[in-house]
Order: sequence, then structure tokens, then C-alpha cells
Amino acid sequence: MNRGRGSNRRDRGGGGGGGKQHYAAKGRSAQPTGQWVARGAVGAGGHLDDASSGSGSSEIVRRNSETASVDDVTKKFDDALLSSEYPSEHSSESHGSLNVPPKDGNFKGEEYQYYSNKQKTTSEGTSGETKFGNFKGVQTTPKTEPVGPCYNNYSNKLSERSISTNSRDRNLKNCSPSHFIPTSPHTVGCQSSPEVQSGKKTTSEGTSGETKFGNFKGVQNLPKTEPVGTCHGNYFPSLPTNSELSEGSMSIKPGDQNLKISSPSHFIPASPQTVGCQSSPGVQSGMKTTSGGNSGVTKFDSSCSQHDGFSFDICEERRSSGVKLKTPLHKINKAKRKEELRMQGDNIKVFRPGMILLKGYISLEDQVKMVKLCRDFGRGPGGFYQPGFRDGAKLHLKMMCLGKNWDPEKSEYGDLRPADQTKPPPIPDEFQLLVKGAIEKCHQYLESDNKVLKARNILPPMTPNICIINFYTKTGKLGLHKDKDESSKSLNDGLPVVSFSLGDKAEFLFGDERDVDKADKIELESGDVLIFGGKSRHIFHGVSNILADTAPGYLMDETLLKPGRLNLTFREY
Ligand SMILES: O=C(O)CCC(=O)C(=O)O
Ligand SMILES: [Fe+2]
Repeated sequence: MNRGRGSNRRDRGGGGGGGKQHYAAKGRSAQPTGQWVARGAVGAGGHLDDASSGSGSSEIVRRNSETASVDDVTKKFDDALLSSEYPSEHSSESHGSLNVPPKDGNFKGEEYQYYSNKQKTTSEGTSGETKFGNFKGVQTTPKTEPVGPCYNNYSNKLSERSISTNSRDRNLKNCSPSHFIPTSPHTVGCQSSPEVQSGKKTTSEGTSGETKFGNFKGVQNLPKTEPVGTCHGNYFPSLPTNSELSEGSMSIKPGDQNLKISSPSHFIPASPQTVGCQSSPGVQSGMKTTSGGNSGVTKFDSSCSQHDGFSFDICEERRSSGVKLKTPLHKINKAKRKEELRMQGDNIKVFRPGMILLKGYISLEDQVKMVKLCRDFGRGPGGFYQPGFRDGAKLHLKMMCLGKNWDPEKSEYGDLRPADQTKPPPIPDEFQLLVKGAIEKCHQYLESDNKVLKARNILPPMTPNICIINFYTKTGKLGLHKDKDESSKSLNDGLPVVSFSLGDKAEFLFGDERDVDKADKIELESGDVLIFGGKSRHIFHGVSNILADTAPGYLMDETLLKPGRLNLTFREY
């Protein structure tokens, strides 16, 4: 398979990345970059309780802890750039929902026009005059090849996104002490992408459209599933428990095979067709695909959870009382008010050409459904585990994939997860619809008032056949990296990565270099959708910090999501 590059490894982690110290404010004087453009006050993403109601993402944080309020940035934006180009309001009619009706994405013409909202020129950028109105902005083109001293200094087969502390790395300039681990020198081609259902189906079951909160857009009931069979406890009691594997708590020395939980010998291989709890051989349990057929929604016997290091449960089993409490009315009302506010506010921010944030795009009800779906997936075959690199170093998160498996050891995609031979569940139609809706929302926004003529040239459309789901605890993080293990065509075409955030807020870094000091920082909160495609497809990005206890209370109440953040990134191979 033509990979288009010598190495198609996924460039995660990264120099200056995952180590906590690298995310701390460096105390340098604030740089007058001013390169962001934010639009309007941002409504809170539906936070219900006091703990989460603080900022409501009302500020944008720049590197070096320089903080600019949205209002400041917006003012700059409005005054200097876009006062006439942007509409005064952005309706929320295409607000994301699990039952977003698919539109046909009919894009006309091929003319390539773009606008720039970025005022900074980088040395490596390709400057381009904007074609619209008063724009003085210069568009930059991030490098698409691996850059950064770490990459060059250490190895051309480096893999990042690791938490291990390897003394050998300490000398690396600009590197986190721990972020580079040699990976396999060989590349194995990915198999062809599975067919992706286009996502037009809605479930026939349930009472779709009903919401608890007046203004919520339609909410689709999830396909009903039924638990089947039983599961018998922990089959591998000698393996580390999930809590022992929790991020940051585990020190694994390179080459220490005994500590590698991903050793194939620890796991019962499951055939791709196998359904059921893998922890107990011979016991098929927990799953039955929905009668709807395509969504891939499965339900598991709860006793199957957390049995073998490959099905980490992102939710609590139940409250200690064993009784699920109903969300109190005042919380529901607060959620409703916040939702209304959010829907009224401007909720789209363009950071760069092709990099767009849809604030609070996913309704709370849909967030609840997504978490529940992810939980169910996560406890079955191909479920959540703590990924690691070849030498045993672990990432600071739990991960699972949908559609195709991403293998951090080889930095490549495949149809099965090598460690346990499980096949990732398919991407549910509901997720496909949300992704499609989000991209279309961006296109509508970009084309509204003729800001751009052909939005698809700024942000190419994409039909995901891969989703990587990360679960970060409050100590979770992800070093600066590029997503570059998708096909060379996908990468060259700039097919976007569409990233959904659920649960606690995260500090998200991005920039043109693998250097946290030069990276910009934004907060992503529950319900936000961040898209980076086109010229922004190859940005370095990472998660520096999870902001504990900032998830919407309603979401936590309804799902019993463990403290932390769930992130889903959709891509087309
Ligand atoms: O968690 C996030 O926001 C980013 C995740 C990411 O970059 C990835 O999975 O490649
Ligand atoms: Fe990424």
C-alpha cells in the first residue's frame, strides 16, 4: 500500500510534550502573537453545577499563561478584521444532535478561496493574501513533515505519546525527558478500510425527539440492546488492575517484559467475530448487536467490566448506595438555562484556516448517549486499555478504537488490535451523523455571507472510518504530536480530524512546532467539537492538562462517568 512517506508512523507525544513540567507556565513575558481569532462570547457548554460554571470557556489562554478574554480577542477580531465579513449572529439551527439529518453536502465548483483570520506570519508559512474585504491577515501553511529537534536528533523512528521516563532522552534538546521511544523500524501496510455506513438510518426504536430540556435539538434514542449471558469475574487476577495502571502511577522500564500488560500471552485471542466477555473462556456474554444492524451498538453484562486490562470501564458501576439517583430538578433547570444561553451565543471560532471549534455543539442529551455508548464499547472486545509503546512505556490515557485499530507500537492502523486480536467495533451511525453535521456546520459558517466561496476547499469533507477514543483521568495528558498515520491520500487531501470532547475540560495545545512554549492553548469542554483539516491538518497538538471536576453535573449524574475526559477523534483512513 502506498503510504506516501518513508514512515507513516503516527507522530504522537512529542518533544516538550507529555511531561507535566513542560506544560507549566514558563514565566516568559507574553508574546504579542495575537494570532487567534475568536468570535463572540462563548456560551457555556451546558455545565450544571457550580463547580463547572466558572469560566464556561469564557477565556482563551495563550501560551506562557498569557490569558486573553474572549471579549478581548473578539474585539480585536471584530475591529481589525471581520466587522463586515462575519454575520452578527450565527444561528444554531444546525446544532449537533445525534439525529442530525444528513444533508447531501452538495458543494459546487472547485474554486479555491480561503480567508485568513490569522495575523501572524511564521517563518515557515506560505503567506497568502486573503481575498476577502479588509483582511490583512496572512495565512500560514504549517509544515506537513515531521519537524522539531527531537525528531531529528534522536531517531527517524521515534514514537511519541509516552509517559515513560527514560534517562537516555534527557539530553534531547527541547524534549520531554520521556517522550521518545524507538519503534519498529518496519512498516506494515494497513488493510483496506472497512466500508462505512453512511449514517442515514435512524433507529426505529424508542421515543426519538423527546428531550428533557426544552431547547435541545432532537434526541434520538439509542438502539435498544439486551444483555446476553453472564461473565465470570476476573480471569487474570495476577495482571495489574486498572487502578494500578492508572496514568502517571506506573513506572515501566523499557524492556521490562514482565510489566508489559500487552503481551499477547496474557490474552485470549478473540476472533473478529467473537462477541462476549473475553475474560471467561467459553462464556459468551454481554453482547448482541442491535436489530438496527449498522450501528454496532452493543450492551454488555456489567460483570464483564474491567477483567483483563482490555475493557476498562469509564463509568462507575453504580453509586455506593446501589441506587441511581435522579438528577435534581434544580440541576436540570440550571442545565436548561445554560443550554439556552449557549444556543444563543456565538459558538464558532476559527483559529486557522481549516481549524474550527464548535463550542457546545453536542447537546447534553447526546453527550449522555455518547458516553453510554463509549462505555458499552469500552467494556467489550476491542475495549479500553492502556496503550503503550514497544518498550513498555505507557501513554497517560486509556484508549480504544472504532472502525480500525491504531497501534501505537507500530504507529499504524490495522483491522485487528495486535495485543488481543480483537476487532474494533464499527463506528455507530449516530456518531457518523454528528461528524457529518459538524463538518456541514463549519461549511455553512464559512460560506455564510460569502466569507469563503468554497468551504470544502478550506475544510474538505470527510467520512470517518476510524475513531480513536481516549479517556483521560485527571492526570491524563497527551504530548504534542501530529496525526499522520492515516493514508497519504487522506493526509495530502487534508481530510479533517474531528474531535469530540466529553466530561472534564481539557487544556488543548496546538502549534506549528513540537514545542509547548510556542504552542497556543485553548480549553475544550464537554460538548465541544474541534475540527482541524485542510491547511491545519498537520498541526502539532496535544492535551496538557485535564481540569478536574469541570464536567457537566448532569452528564456525570446520568452516566456515572468516572472523573476525567473522554475524547473521540474521527478520521478517514
Ligand atoms: O484528546 C484530545 O483532545 C486530542 C486527542 C488526539 O490528539 C489524538 O487522539 O490523536
Ligand atoms: Fe492527535
